[in-house]
Amino acid sequence: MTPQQHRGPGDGSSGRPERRARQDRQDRQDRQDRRSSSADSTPRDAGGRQRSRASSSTPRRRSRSAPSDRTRAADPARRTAFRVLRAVSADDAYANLVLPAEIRRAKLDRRDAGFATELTYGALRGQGTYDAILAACVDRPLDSLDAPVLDALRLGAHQLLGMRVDDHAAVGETVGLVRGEIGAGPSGLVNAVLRRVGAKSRADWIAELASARGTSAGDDDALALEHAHPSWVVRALRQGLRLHGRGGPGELEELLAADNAAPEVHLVGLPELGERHLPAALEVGGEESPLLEDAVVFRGGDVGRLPGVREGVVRVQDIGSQWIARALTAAFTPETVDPDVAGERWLDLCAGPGGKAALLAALAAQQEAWLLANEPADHRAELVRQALGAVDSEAWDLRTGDGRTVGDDDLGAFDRILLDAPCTGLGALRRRPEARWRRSPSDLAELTVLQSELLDAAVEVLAPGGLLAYVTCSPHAAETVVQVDDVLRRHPELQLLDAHDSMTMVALPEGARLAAASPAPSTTPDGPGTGAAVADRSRMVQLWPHVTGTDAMFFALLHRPA
Ligand SMILES: C[S@@+](CC[C@H](N)C(=O)[O-])C[C@H]1O[C@@H](n2cnc3c(N)ncnc32)[C@H](O)[C@@H]1O
Repeated sequence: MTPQQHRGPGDGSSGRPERRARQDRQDRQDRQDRRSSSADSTPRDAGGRQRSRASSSTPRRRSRSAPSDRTRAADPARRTAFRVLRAVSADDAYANLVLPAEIRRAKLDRRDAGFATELTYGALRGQGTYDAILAACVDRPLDSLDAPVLDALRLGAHQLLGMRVDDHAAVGETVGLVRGEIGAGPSGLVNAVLRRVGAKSRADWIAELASARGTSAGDDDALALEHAHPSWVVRALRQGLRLHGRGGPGELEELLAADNAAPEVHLVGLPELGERHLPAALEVGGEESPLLEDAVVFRGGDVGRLPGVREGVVRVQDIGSQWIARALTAAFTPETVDPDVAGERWLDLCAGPGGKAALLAALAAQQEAWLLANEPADHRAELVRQALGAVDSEAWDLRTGDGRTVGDDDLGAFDRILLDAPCTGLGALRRRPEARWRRSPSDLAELTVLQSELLDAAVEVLAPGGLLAYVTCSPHAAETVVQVDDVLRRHPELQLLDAHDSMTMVALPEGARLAAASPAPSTTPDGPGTGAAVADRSRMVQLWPHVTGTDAMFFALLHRPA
């Protein structure tokens, strides 16, 4: 079935007995759904929902219409997408966690699952742009609409403007969804609004809104509208590119487009444990990464069925993360005579959920080093324990505590420390479709304080001669280069090494070419930190989705001379 043909059951032409039977089926399904959704209510359940008591005990909002008015069952793929959007807006859930659970619950086949995924992710990513268009089509403020109605409108808008669903199906099926899931009451409004939305193409809508807002082509607000990013994020990305000598004509647009594309699945084979399973992935649609050894770009089907995945020795991990973890363990210092890491003590200060810790622990086991993984959140510490489970337990230990107090525990000094700091995640917008609309510049204030406190704590336990990798999954200046400038000011004994060298050392030829081919960076700080002494930005690595196909990870390598 093509998206154009993707229609739900019920075309309104059937006779009464069949309608009655369909209604009964729908009521049974509703009762079943209510039972199963109340059975799994936890503060943030396995599906990623954060359930407040209020939301789990409040009966699902239904329209004032009689049940007999709700004659049309939504098609299962659209219903799945709608439920994920509801979980995201009502329960603060993460779509990437809820969607697979909802797909399983609805028993969608592969094609319907694909449709539900495209619809869910597209509607969530495009939310800011779709809301602007919807606001122009509704005769009252958008936030005065019931939240489920607004979610349904977003789904309809994405089908009309972002997918190849024909207008008739997009409007009809969304109205059917509203009748089935909310009730007949708002179906007239949804029908009328979506007809207005569908009267123009996406490009025409954007041109009209841009001209009403007085934006000019290429400025941050125009790009924000066109590429569905908040304006402050566009500004931060523009500045991030410039700080690393990038941002020539069209590059910001490339980056914004990459943020809106589904990321490829990357696999890592843990050293000594998982590498031997990688050929099996290559046989079923995987390709060896040209950037890094033992990394596979997987375009096949179900990752969970690949050999080694269930055992945790082949793991899904962005190549950027793999690359940085390997680079830290291979990095030299100016005084290093012997590159042997045997006997070294490594620390992963912010380890949850354990992706990099698993690779570090396997490398530690292979090279006779030892890793302490630290994570303050209990449930995330448990994930770290599971991630490390496949690796010889002699090679690692787990601390559950605040990274800022690691120096209080008399744990001794560490030779290599990974500080993969909590951050805005603006470098991983591809993975979390709703994240860009949840974050706000005010988050930066809290996060940057935490980042600098964690940096100080890491410096405190860094051994003489040791290396500290400061890493974020964000290219925001305040979380990256400004943090490095500040820590170097607070700890003048530290040196900033060129992180490209260690990235190049562990890379395959194409990776080495990309790592070495960073454009000349701007030397003047742009924005925060202006006027202060700044570290050499050319020594800091910034990966980009549109360049390396990885998350936009930042990596600076600090060294305490012996
Ligand atoms: C970016 S994530 C780390 C990702 C991880 N390195 C991986 O590859 O899977 C940041 C982590 O820092 C943790 N964190 C938050 N506050 C912390 C603190 N005060 N001390 C240490 N870790 C903290 C968060 O719980 C989160 O798990």
